[in-house]
Amino acid sequence: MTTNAENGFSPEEKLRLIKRNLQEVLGEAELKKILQEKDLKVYWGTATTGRPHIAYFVPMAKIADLLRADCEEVLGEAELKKILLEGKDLKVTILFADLHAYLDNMKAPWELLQHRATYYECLIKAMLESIGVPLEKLKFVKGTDFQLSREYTLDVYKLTSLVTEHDAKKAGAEVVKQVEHPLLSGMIYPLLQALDEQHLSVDAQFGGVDQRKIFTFAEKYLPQLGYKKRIHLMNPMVPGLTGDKMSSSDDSSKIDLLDSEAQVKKKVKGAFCEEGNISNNGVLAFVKYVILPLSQNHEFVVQRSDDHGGDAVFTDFDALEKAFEDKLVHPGDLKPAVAKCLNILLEPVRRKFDTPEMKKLVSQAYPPPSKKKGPKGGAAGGESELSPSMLDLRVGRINDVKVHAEASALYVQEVNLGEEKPRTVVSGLAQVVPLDDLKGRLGVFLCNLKPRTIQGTPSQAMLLCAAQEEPAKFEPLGPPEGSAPGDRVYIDDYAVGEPEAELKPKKKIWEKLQVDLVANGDSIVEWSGHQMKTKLGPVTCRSLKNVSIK
Ligand SMILES: N[C@@H](Cc1ccc(O)cc1)C(=O)O
Repeated sequence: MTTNAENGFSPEEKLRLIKRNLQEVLGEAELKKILQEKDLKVYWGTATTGRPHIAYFVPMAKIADLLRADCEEVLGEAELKKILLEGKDLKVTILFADLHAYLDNMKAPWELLQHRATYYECLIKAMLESIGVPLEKLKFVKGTDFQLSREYTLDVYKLTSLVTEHDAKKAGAEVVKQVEHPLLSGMIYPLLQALDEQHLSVDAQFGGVDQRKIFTFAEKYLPQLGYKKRIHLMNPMVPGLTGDKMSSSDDSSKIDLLDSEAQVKKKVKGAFCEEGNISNNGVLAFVKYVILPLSQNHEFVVQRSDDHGGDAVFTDFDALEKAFEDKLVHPGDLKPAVAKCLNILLEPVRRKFDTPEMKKLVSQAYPPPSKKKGPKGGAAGGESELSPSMLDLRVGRINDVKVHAEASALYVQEVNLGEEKPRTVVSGLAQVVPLDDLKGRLGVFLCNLKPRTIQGTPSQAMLLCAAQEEPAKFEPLGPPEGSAPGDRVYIDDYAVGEPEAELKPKKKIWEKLQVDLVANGDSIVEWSGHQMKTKLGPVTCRSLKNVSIK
């Protein structure tokens, strides 16, 4: 086996490439051993659920590293053809986990599954091409292509007799959507992901650190079936352009891979990126995890006019980060530079999808809400008419609280909701929440209920509380620190469009949505497993866990 000059990496160099920018490696000793002997066989899986967005460039950049470390033996064309025909010996596999998309609370409904898998495949291939990864060096597999075989199925049953309910739940806790009435499918999900390692014949699985519990689960259980424990490579969770985990979909920040050049510019411009502040900075993170690793000449250029110091060229991230922290690089210069690189990456993807067939595929995989009526507002991505985006939820400051003159169970509050005038809000909390707990504090208010008159006093919004039944306990929801009156509160993945002007009482929209609102086991508020948040982070309650929201 020959290696060419460019790619003849030593095992140490391969290790460095494989590990760069990773947060954690489980099984490093084994990894080193394998690299001494052969190439690493590794896979990355993605569940074909919602529309992938630009954060997917982060694992893509890693896949490029893995391929480069794959030693790229010089193959004769005949040899290459043979390998391609047999579909084996390719070292890096991408799995489109369609079955997983279904098992995870039907994030992808059954009838859309095939379209979603095709959409992911086209999109991810376009991304890889855009970053210069030769597709013929990768193997692409769809979950249902091998997970329904007799052998695989038997392994699933065997695992169900080994794995405790506790371990299955724990493994999926950060990946599978957490809902009030968890389904069996969510427990099987980690079992299948573990078995994929065996049935894809890999040495290692790569994923974000959010997969860690599934990875350690696989390490524990595969040996119990007599299979080898695999190596696990983990990317950090990269902050999104609004400053939190990038799986979010605050519509103003999430950049779809098919967004126009102008949209990309605008969204990057609106990104959270304060001068001198390097923490949670999604713009800097994008340079670190995507732009620099992918740059041909290992350069990132911040173009500036001469009176702003002229162009600044960075070849390593630490130098850029330091310059930003020392305020030598201004967000006003950094953002356009990142938007420009991003648009270069996205241009080929947009072009590929700019055909009638591709447009059809997009609308089949993600049918617009009007075309498809869901049974109820449970499915992801606006597939049904009822959506939490209809709620006008906002942060409000309770300027003043009094007990209602005629009803001792009621408080009358004056609330600043970032509008010209404060609103009056009547709530039945007088006997359950001390007055001083409310005065001056920030809360989350539903602002588009039809105003009602309660005991002669008009109420113009509703304060949301976590509510425990036995013993009865109420805690007003708390927006993240640093919030201000008027800040928009939304449900993650549902921050699309404008809320309804007024919720028609007959339609019972709030009542129907409220059923799925809970404070979860970490006191974080969720609707059907999607966090309630503001641009600054999740909404929480002080201490109640696993209770409903009223
Ligand atoms: N759990 C992965 C998807 C996945 C599914 C199956 C696998 O074998 C690997 C990965 C995710 O969160 O997207």
